[in-house]
Amino acid sequence: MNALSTQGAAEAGLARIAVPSKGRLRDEALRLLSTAGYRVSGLRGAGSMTRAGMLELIEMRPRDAAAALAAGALDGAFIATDIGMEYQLEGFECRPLGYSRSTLIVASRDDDGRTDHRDLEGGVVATHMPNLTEKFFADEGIDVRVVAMGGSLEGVCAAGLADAIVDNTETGTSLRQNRLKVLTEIRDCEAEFVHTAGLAVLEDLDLRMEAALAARQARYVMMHVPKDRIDDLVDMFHGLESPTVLPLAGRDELVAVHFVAKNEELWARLADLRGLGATDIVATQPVALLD
Ligand SMILES: Nc1ncnc2c1ncn2[C@@H]1O[C@H](COP(=O)(O)OP(=O)(O)OP(=O)(O)O)[C@@H](O)[C@H]1O
Ligand SMILES: O=P(O)(O)OC[C@H]1O[C@H](OP(=O)(O)OP(=O)(O)O)[C@H](O)[C@@H]1O
Repeated sequence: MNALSTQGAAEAGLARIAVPSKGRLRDEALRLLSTAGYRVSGLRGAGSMTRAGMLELIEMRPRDAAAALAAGALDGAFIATDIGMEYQLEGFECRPLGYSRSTLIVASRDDDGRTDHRDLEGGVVATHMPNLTEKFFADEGIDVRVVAMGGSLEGVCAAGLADAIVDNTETGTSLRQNRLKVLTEIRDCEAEFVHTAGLAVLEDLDLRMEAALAARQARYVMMHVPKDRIDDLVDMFHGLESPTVLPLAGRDELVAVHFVAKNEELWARLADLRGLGATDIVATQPVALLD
């Protein structure tokens, strides 16, 4: 089998998937795969491989995974928006995963008098993501010199090594601590599962992850409600049209009602449910939810 080919795996009906070997993308990716019914306990750190159902899971740095996916050596990878941009994976299927949210920004020293990224004309920009940075400034028609750096970026402006950085920010703490200001936001980023189209195994994985992600926001709710208040209950929850209504042994005036609600909506309505006369309220988190 060609090393840069997924053909052998494909012939066996397998899909080759990269999972992060380290960093902030790793734990949630493994948790999601596990929730979706794949056994990930065989993963032992960078370079290890394990079979999970019809997936061949390979632990890699996310940016190496993106490069391998771009080269056709993988079928899918857990990466993030900025990594996908850096390795030009726009043509691949992409499922946003809703964690590791950050914003990719251009920042410079807060005392340099610049107010906008256009003020960087002729300047030097340091970044972990040289390709997307080159593309961003070229698209904006701004001539800058991009310097690729591997380590922490925040100190490079104060040290006079660059006029600005392109980096991710979440809370803004690193920017404040290093007396940097945001000149512009390039893109909101989050973890993503990026993959080739047309493989049944991957469509199944994608469907499972959709169900697992939707279930995290949902609660399966059971309660006893006076029979004559069911219409009020339906009005209380957005999109609740036909709850399951079950008789209760020996109770003519009460019924059991089961339905799925958004987690935050359930908590917001809890006092109203009590006001309605609901009792024996139980809420559980489903593992999967598909409309
Ligand atoms: N402070 C942050 N909060 C939330 N998400 C972030 C933050 N910083 C970066 N990210 C996102 O998490 C992704 C992975 O970050 P991580 O720190 O694990 O990798 P890295 O240090 O860039 O990787 P490597 O060390 O392999 O180069 C980034 O590509 C970005 O999308
Ligand atoms: O806005 P904040 O919440 O402060 O987060 C931003 C910091 O987080 C990331 O670094 P990371 O924590 O990955 O460390 P690194 O600098 O070693 O990459 C990013 O590169 C910033 O340095």
